[in-house]
Amino acid sequence: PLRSAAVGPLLSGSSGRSRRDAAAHPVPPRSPQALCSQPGRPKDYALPNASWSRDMLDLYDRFLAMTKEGLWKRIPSYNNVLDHIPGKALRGLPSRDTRLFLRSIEAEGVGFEYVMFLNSSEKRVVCLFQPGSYLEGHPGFAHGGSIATIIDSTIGSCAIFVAGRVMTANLSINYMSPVPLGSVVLVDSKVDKVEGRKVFLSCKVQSVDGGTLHAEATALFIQLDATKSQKQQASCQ
Ligand SMILES: CCCCC/C=C\C/C=C\C/C=C\C/C=C\CCCC(=O)SCCNC(=O)CCNC(=O)[C@H](O)C(C)(C)COP(=O)(O)OP(=O)(O)OC[C@H]1O[C@@H](n2cnc3c(N)ncnc32)[C@H](O)[C@@H]1OP(=O)(O)O
Repeated sequence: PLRSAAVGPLLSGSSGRSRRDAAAHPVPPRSPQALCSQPGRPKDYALPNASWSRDMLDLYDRFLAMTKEGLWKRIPSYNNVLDHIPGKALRGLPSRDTRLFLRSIEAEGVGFEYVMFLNSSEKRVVCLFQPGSYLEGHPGFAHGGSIATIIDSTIGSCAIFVAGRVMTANLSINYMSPVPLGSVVLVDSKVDKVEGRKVFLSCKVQSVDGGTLHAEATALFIQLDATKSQKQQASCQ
């Protein structure tokens, strides 16, 4: 109930807004910070761009407004994993020609358009996701693997918050309704329990108006301990 209650006002708000209403209530201007990355920092992709639909912008503004109350925090998103670890990228690590999978399509709007928000007290990460045309599976719909990717990454960010360095051990997804390309869905993930190094999480993928449950998932992430992660890293050099 808390979950739906917490998201309810968001969803009912946007479901109550027809396109006409939306036209009558233009999206409020965003603060300059909300529109651009911080100077001197790698590009933050979790910010509005021209490819974002009205639903995406509207939902973004609602979550951004909720960050002002302190419960929610927008998670910046860079095209390289290391850039997410403050200071890590500056510690003389060899620069590698790699990109975070979700940010591997540079053109705006055709790949994974998304922004994640963290609610620490609820151990919850919600991702606003707008799948682009290059993620097609069945004509007009997002590929099941792209849905698995955004779920794995949203749940993974949730697990990182609780347990730091983690890896996905198990991800189980039920697909209930295909996600149209260009639509906006809410990927709502939370930590269910932690047992030692095991972090158990669940996730729902819903339409913005809450009327359609597209998918639901459970996952097990394992916290990496220092030696094993070095060994693992050694093995994949
Ligand atoms: C809020 C802040 C958020 C900040 C976010 C910021 C930045 C993030 C930005 C970018 C990151 C992008 C996305 C988000 C992050 C992640 C998403 C992607 C994650 C992945 O895409 S990652 C790739 C796919 N992933 C793998 O490539 C893993 C391959 N695998 C292994 O590397 C090992 O397998 C490992 C390490 C998993 C475990 O190995 P290990 O040796 O450390 O541990 P061990 O085997 O001893 O298992 C310990 C206990 O877990 C139980 N257990 C293990 N596996 C189980 C299973 N499948 N089912 C049920 N139970 C299982 C055992 O039964 C035992 O249980 P018990 O203790 O009770 O005996």
